[in-house]
Amino acid sequence: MTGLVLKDIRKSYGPVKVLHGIDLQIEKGEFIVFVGPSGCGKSTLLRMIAGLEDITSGEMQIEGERVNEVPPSKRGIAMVFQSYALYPHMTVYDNMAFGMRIAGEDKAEIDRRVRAAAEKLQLTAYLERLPKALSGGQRQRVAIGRAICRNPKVFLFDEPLSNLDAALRVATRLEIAKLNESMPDTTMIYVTHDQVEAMTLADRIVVLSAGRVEQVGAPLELYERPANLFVAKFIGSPAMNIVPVTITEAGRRTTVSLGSAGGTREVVIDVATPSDHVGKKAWFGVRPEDLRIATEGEKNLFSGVVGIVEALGEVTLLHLEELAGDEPVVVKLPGIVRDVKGQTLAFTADPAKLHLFDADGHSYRKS
Ligand SMILES: Nc1ncnc2c1ncn2[C@@H]1O[C@H](COP(=O)(O)OP(=O)(O)OP(=O)(O)O)[C@@H](O)[C@H]1O
Repeated sequence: MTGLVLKDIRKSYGPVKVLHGIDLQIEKGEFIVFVGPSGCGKSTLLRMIAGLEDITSGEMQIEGERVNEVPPSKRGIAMVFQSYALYPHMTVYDNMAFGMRIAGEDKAEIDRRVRAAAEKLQLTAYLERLPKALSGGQRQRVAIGRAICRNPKVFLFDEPLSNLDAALRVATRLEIAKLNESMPDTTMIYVTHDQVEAMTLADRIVVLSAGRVEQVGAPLELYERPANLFVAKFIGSPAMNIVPVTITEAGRRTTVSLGSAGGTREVVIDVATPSDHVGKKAWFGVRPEDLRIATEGEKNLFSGVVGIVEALGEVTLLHLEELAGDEPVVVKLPGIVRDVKGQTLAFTADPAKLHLFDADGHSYRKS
């Protein structure tokens, strides 16, 4: 069954167009994450689903019913905000019960739902506390618990972890993953800036840019087969290295010429290109983690002097400088790599891991 349908959804604030026609079909029970740069329209889209913003044009359906004109309280949605939005003078129990009391639910049923949600989120011991006596992570769990009690068809999260410190973020992210598993019929839509949250929580990620959908797909599909340069650079950290090239041989595999005067070299990529694209400019991409030090005599992709070295423990990032006419390149090597600063090193990669985009930024690898 379809959980949510968005048909050509547009949003303008007066003359300012913010969303330019969003089409999406979300299955019931799916976990969808919206990502994109600041200002791309993620929160606006989420708030339109919640009914907190009018829809300028287009149609929105929740479980088959048109909801454009349906008020927020009647849409069967619950929203969790970055700021938690708890009532400071009410206990955890009352915060969670509040919405159901307003809706006139039966007292015993309210008690059953509050206790079930508290159990699920390990909040039972805190039911009589006020929010000020809770940690940030516990407060956010109360906000999530309050949303669960409403038994929503669609659960909306607007950057729920961004006020938490790093360790709590990880713990609460796992709570949300468990919650999702325990509510297989509830559709979840989650807005975040955080790549790890997007990659680990989503069934599918929607990448937005300037009010348009750039690509929709499973996390690893976006990572392995980005549809365009925008997605290639946005998904993955550090970002994919992108350098301008010229296509010298087209066909089932493609040869490109990399570098400029003095440093030109040919590279074969496992990507098909039309024969009339020989001579065209294109963009070659390789992820930092797909580069490895070339063995002696092996053909290299990049050779340069190692500048800044960032040792993160589990990986080491090398920033290559003085490449033969290329843009700066970042390499991510596993583990700790010592004493490489200032050395000239050559790097290569598996041809299947290389990416090629046409002059307009569309991937040649059809996904
Ligand atoms: N009430 C408003 N009036 C005019 N413009 C608005 C209004 N609300 C949002 N916008 C504009 O709409 C665009 C999208 O905003 P939105 O908050 O949805 O972006 P976002 O992707 O969620 O950004 P962020 O990640 O920074 O929260 C922005 O350019 C913003 O300035």
